[in-house]
Amino acid sequence: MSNHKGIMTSLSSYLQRILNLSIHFPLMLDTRWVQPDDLSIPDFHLKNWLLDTGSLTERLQSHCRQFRVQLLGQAVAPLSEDEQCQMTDMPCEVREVLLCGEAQPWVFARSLLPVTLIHQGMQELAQLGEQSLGKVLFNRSDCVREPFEITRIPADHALLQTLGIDSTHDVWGRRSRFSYRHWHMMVAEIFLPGSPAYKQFGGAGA
Ligand SMILES: C=C(O[C@@H]1C=C(C(=O)O)C=C[C@H]1O)C(=O)O
Repeated sequence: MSNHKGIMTSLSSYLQRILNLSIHFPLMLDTRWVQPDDLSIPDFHLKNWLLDTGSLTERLQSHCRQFRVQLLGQAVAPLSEDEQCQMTDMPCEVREVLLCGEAQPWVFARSLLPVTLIHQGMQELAQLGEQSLGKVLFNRSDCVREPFEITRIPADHALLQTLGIDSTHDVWGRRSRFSYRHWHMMVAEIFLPGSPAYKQFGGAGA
């Protein structure tokens, strides 16, 4: 009986996820970003994931057999005030994806890509689809990552609710800009509860 209930709960959260996802793009990311030293990160393992400057796509791939970039949407969309400031008021395409391991959403990523960069600098960004943005950025020696900011997101935050994800703990995220010629791209990544970044909570493949 309890197994039946468990299956129904998973099914309902799965359905909620696909239904919501097709409706909600962009999801936005209403949270406060700070310097890494301004928040105390609860354990070393999580800190290592948050501040790792290498490709997150590659690191996640090494923790699962089946990896997928699930595209939620990519289109010109309004930015928050803080994001506009970060992107020096350039019109941007917003790209939102879920990075999934073994069909479970591990990371929600929201990237801001200046429209003029897509049209004049890196045309391949227009056709990314479900290919990883990280693969493009890390394959180029002329893309330089700037320092991270981090964020702590309460377990009942609207982002998790919209994604249909129940969490027993707060989740963490990071963002950094990549500079390329005179452009900047912003990549923000939120580690979802099942992600291997949460070893102490039994995150996947931790
Ligand atoms: C920056 C990276 O790219 C990842 C892939 C993304 C995408 O395809 O949209 C978005 C953010 C990242 O999580 C990375 O792999 O480190």
